[in-house]
Amino acid sequence: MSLKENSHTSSSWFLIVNPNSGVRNFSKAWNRIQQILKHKEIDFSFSLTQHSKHEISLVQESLKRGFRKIISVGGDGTLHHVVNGIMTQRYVKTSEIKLGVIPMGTGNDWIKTYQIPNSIEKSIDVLVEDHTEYQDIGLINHTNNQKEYYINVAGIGYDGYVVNKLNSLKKFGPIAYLLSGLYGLLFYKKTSYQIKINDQLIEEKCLMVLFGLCQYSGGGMQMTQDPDPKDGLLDITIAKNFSFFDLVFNLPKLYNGQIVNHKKVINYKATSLEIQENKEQHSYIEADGELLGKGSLNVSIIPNAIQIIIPATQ
Ligand SMILES: Nc1ncnc2c1ncn2[C@@H]1O[C@H](COP(=O)(O)OP(=O)(O)OP(=O)(O)O)[C@@H](O)[C@H]1O
Repeated sequence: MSLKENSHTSSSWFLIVNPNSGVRNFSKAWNRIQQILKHKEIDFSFSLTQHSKHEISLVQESLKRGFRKIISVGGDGTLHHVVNGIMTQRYVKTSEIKLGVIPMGTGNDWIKTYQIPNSIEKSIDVLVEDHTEYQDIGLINHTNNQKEYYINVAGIGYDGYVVNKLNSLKKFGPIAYLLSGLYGLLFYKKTSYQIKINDQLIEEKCLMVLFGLCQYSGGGMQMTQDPDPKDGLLDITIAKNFSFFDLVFNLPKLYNGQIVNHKKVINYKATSLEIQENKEQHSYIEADGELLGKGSLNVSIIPNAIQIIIPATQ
């Protein structure tokens, strides 16, 4: 394991680095990060992941060793698994942990809500400033009682289908999100769900149901309505029976946020959500752009679960 140790103090940074994230030239980017950190005399240690979800055990180990400032170096998928490492460990209260990001992914959607710059140098400046705020974390309980935490946006239906397709298209860079979305438009079949939002029951044939905390997903789309990542509420978007043409003609609205006002879109704020699938059909579930599985689920929210390091001027 490539584990380099500098210090055990809680003020040191521990970097979880994904050498397989979307950045074009990983070695160059990683050398640059280390150079900047050394130049700024930052006390840091790091681990390179060796496989997907390795982030989880690496985070747990670093927390056990006393680190309290965890930096995710990669895209939204890396961040997702880092969050799962934080939320599932038992060494320290999660709200005492500071989480930062040096973006090196394809979509890098989570950073957009907070205007964290998509630049190695500038994102490190944000981390050095060390301004923190609390953020809520979502918890999905799905297939056979599996638990998965998420930090940005999750959903079931069309967006899960798109994420499934996305993995084979990421070699094309950020445009992969659009290509995958268009593929989904042609081939995805809508599903009917029983949706319980707080105590209200809705039965609906839907394109997708999204349950977000933050604003951007799918490579820059805005499908949650005025989300506040620290209000203790899920921002739920139900996209009803959208046709192929509805989607094509409303594509710009997906990116400028106006889609939430479309007559076939309903928005809710709630503390809990349950989705039961129509028995014959199973649709994909995604969280932070990671595929979780297929089937029914319930979602809850953990208010102010962690501290995130973001620019001070929000
Ligand atoms: N060493 C590794 N080898 C293969 N996959 C890895 C490794 N380390 C992490 N992963 C996985 O790679 C996947 C993609 O990483 P990530 O999402 O960070 O990059 P990305 O897809 O380019 O960015 P984004 O999600 O922002 O578009 C994640 O599921 C992550 O867990």
